[in-house]
This record gives sequence, structure tokens and C-alpha cells, in this order.
Amino acid sequence: MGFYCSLVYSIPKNICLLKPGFTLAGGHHFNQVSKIKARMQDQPDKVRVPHVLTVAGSDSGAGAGIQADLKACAARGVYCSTVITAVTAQNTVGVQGVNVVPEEFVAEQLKSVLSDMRPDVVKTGMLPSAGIVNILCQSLQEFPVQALVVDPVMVSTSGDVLAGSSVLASFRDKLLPMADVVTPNLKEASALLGGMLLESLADMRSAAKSIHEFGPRYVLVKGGDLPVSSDAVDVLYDGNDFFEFRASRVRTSNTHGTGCSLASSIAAELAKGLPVISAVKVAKRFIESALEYSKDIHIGNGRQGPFDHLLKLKNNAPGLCAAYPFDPSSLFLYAVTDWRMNRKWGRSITDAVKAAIEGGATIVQLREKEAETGDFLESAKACLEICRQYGVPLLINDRVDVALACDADGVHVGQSDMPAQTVRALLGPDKIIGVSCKTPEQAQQAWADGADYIGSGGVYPTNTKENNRTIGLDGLKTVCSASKLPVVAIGGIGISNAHSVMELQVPNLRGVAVVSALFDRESIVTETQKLHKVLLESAVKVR
Ligand SMILES: Nc1ncnc2c1ncn2[C@@H]1O[C@H](COP(=O)(O)OP(=O)(O)O)[C@@H](O)[C@H]1O
Ligand SMILES: Cc1ncc(COP(=O)(O)O)c(N)n1
Ligand SMILES: [Mg+2]
Repeated sequence: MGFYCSLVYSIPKNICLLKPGFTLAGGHHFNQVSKIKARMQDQPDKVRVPHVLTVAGSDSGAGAGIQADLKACAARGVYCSTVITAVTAQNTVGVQGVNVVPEEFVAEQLKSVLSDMRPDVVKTGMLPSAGIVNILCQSLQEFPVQALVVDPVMVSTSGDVLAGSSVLASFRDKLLPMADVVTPNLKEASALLGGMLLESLADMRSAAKSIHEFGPRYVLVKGGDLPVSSDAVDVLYDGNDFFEFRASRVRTSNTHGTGCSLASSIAAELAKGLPVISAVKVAKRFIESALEYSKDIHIGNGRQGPFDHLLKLKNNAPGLCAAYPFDPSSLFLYAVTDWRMNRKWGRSITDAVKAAIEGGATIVQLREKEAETGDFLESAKACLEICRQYGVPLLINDRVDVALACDADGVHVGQSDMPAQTVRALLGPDKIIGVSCKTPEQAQQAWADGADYIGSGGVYPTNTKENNRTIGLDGLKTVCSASKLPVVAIGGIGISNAHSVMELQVPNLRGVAVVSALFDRESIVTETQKLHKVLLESAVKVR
């Protein structure tokens, strides 16, 4: 991905948020570990959630400001509360209007959040007046937090003024001395230093050093706007050493809100307990990935578009977004592959899958118990391409890693495979998860674990699975009646008996899953077509 962090000088050993005597925003000292423990002792059964409070302006276009902060924190897995200092009418063209929130009301919001919710880290963005900066400093003195990250927002990238020069003195004299990290871009660093021209890495270093004299623990001068640089380089200074953070410069105009998002991500990582240098490193890598991911998305017609913090908007996002939301009717004719049969008939798995789909299969599962992982992945990728062309979901038997690696539509697991709950945690909310169940208890568990459907059988004896207990039509009926999830029947089902299965007319039974009846035959297309016909006829009769 091209990210690297080069340390211009060596990393001092004492930079760690967890060290005793950490300097607090507000000049307080305390031990972070003992504070977390103390809080947990109050309520030992509660889970501590890292929490960032952002004090910033709203961007109606939602690329920057409060909205960017919320998305960045969500993406980094951290809770984010918000104190709004101004409401801007803003889009990808520029800022059309600014409505500053009255100072007293900013104070009221600060008190509400700080007194009750005790955020770990405060991050500031647009602070449009000296009065608001002063109120924030007072609030932080009254309610100290573990770290303060100041993004000294002054001018939007579109060139519109968000905080005039009247705030500069308050920044320098009050807020920066309390800050743990301050993150000016080139223009902001220049403004803080009375207009000094910044055009090179050397200039950024000297600016970082000068800004450090205002009192923050760390200064990060961001080089997003550094002319003639092929990399996006930021310079961090801790009072002793310089650290350079480099990312390859993503060729995109979707960079609106990068500054806000970087500062929020740093705050989020600090809230999780990372030391400052690690937090900056992770945050910068996140921005680079999100920009790279969103480089071609198009929102708005202005010069600077927003990017996608959650990496969800782009189609076919690897591992993030199911191509098809689960439709239980896709269980109707469920084709399950078998490598031995394909070898016996001398066919590739892709030919087998294509033939089954052309014959009418409505969902496909790759069940390649013996395959080497690399081969399985390659086959899965090739089959997925075919399935996507036909709009048929592709599931992977058992192998969550393979499903993730090829971005399959889901996974089918048995009772002795990875628990469905864990599969769900790994695959996320969108993917399809099926579980093999022989009993009502197992069906209940599958539902509780977040599965989408269950496969129930063996209905009839079968050769494709050794030592598999046959539950018969009665067993299937019992499971279907107890199940809260749609059911597909499996085990020894084919053209001759599919009708008897579907005729059961039990609730939740949505289709049949077949292996040999399709794949251990001379013509997969013909057999699938025949089975499809039988199923359709049963469906018509049952209705
Ligand atoms: N095109 C880009 N590719 C990769 N990183 C970028 C790009 N533009 C900005 N960044 C990074 O995004 C972060 C925000 O930087 P910058 O754009 O300078 O701040 P601001 O948004 O406050 O003007 C920095 O880490 C910077 O290096
Ligand atoms: C409310 C608000 N806050 C901050 C920024 C700066 O963001 P950027 O410099 O990335 O345009 C902005 N445009 N709007
Ligand atoms: Mg920018």
C-alpha cells in the first residue's frame, strides 16, 4: 500500500500514553492505567468503550467537520460524542454560510458531555471565536481528559475562512499549551507563525519546532498540500526528535475532510491507549487506505469530494458488502459441488458450477474438503466470477478464510466447524451464513448465533458424507417446524424423491440441496433442469 514511517531520528523510549505521570490536557498529571482501573472498579461488570469527544463545526456536505469525525471514529471502532461550535452550509464547491453557535450553548454542550460521559480524549476542529476557545479551555480544566488533540482549523481547503485571525492568539496562548497533539496543515502552521512561508520538508520541520514552543507535547505538520511532493509526508516533532510519516499520494480529488479525519483517528487511537507515535502511524495509514479506496467515487460536482470512511460505498468492496442480500427463495435448488465427482467425470469445478447454474441452480456452495488452500481459493475466485455473471450467490463450505479472501457471498458450516456466531463476527452483518442442523436445539442455536438459513438432513442415506445419521422425512419435519430460519433439505435427494420432500408442506422448508443428483451425472445441465422442473411442479401442487 506504500505506507511507511521513517524515523528521521531514533524514537525516544519514554513516549507511551500508559506511562505513569502522563501529562494531562489542563496540566494535570495522572496514571492512565490506574484511572481506567478505578473506573472499572466502580462498575466491574461493564465494558469500557474508548470515547472521543469532538468539539467542531458541522459540515452539511458531511465530508469534513463533525460528520467526518463521527465517521472516522466509527471506522476506528471508537465511540464519538459531539459538541457543535458552528453550523456550516457547505458542499463540494465550498462554504456558502457559517452560523456560529452562541458561546453559552457551546459551554452547555461541553458540560453535558464532559460531566456525565467522561470521554478519554477530546479532539477539536473548527473553533470559530476566541470566546469559544476560552470556554473550551475552562471546561477542560474543570473536567480533565487523558489527551487533547487540536486540529487548528482556520481555512477550509476550498479557501473559505472558518476561524478568523482573532482566534490565533487564544490558540497560541491558551489551547496549544494544553494540547498533547496539534495537527496544523501548511496554511495553519504558517498562520500560527505569523505568515511564515512553508514550501519544503525543511520548512515543515522548522515550523513544527517553532509551534512546539507554544507548549503542545507533539506537533504534527501535515504535508497534504506540499507542492511538488509525490508522497504525502507529515512531520511530527516531540520537542527532541523529528519523525516523518510518509504515504504514497493518492491521485484523487476526494480529499475533503482528510485533516479532520486524521485528527479524529489519532484521537481514536489515543483513546484505545496507543502511544502518540503509533496513533499517528495507524491514523495516517487509515486515511491513505480510505483515500485509495474512494479515489474514484463521485459525490458532488465541486473540486473536492468527500471520501468514504467506512469503505462501503464502492461496489464489490472486498469483504465488506454482500453482492446479494440473502433471499430465502434462493434455497430452492441448491447445488453443492464435490471434487471427487468432478474428477471422475473429468470436469473443472468452474464448468460444473456453470452447468448447474445454466440448468437452474439458484445458489451454489463449493464443498472442496480435500483441496489445497491455494487451489481452493483460485477455484473459488473463478466460480465467483461465474456466479456474479448469473446473479447467483456463492457460498463456501467450512472455510471462512477462503470466503473472506475471495469475497464470496457467505459460508456454510457444520456442527463441528467454527461456531456460526464466530463466523458472523468474522464475516460481518451482510454475508450469508448457513448451518447444518439435525435437531430443533441445533436450529434454535443457529438462529441465536445469527445464521441466515439451516440445512437439515440427511433426509435419505447418502454416500457423499461418511457416518452421517439419516433423520428421514420425520426428522426434517420436526426441525422445520421448530426452526425460526428458512430450511433447505439435504441428503440423498434427487429427481426421484424431491417431490416427496417438498410435499411435506412443512413451514420454513424452502428447497433442496443436492450433490450427486447433479454432479455425479453425465450432463449436469440436463439433470439440473429435470430437478428444477420437479421442484416447480411440487411448488405448484403445494400452493
Ligand atoms: N492525496 C493524498 N494521498 C494520501 N494522503 C493524503 C493526500 N492528501 C492529504 N493526505 C494526508 O491526509 C492528512 C491530512 O492532510 P492535509 O490535507 O494536509 O490536511 P487538511 O485537510 O487539514 O488540509 C495528512 O496525513 C496528509 O498527508
Ligand atoms: C465544519 C468544517 N470543519 C473543518 C473543515 C476543514 O476540512 P478540510 O480542510 O479538509 O476542508 C471544514 N471544511 N468544515
Ligand atoms: Mg486537505
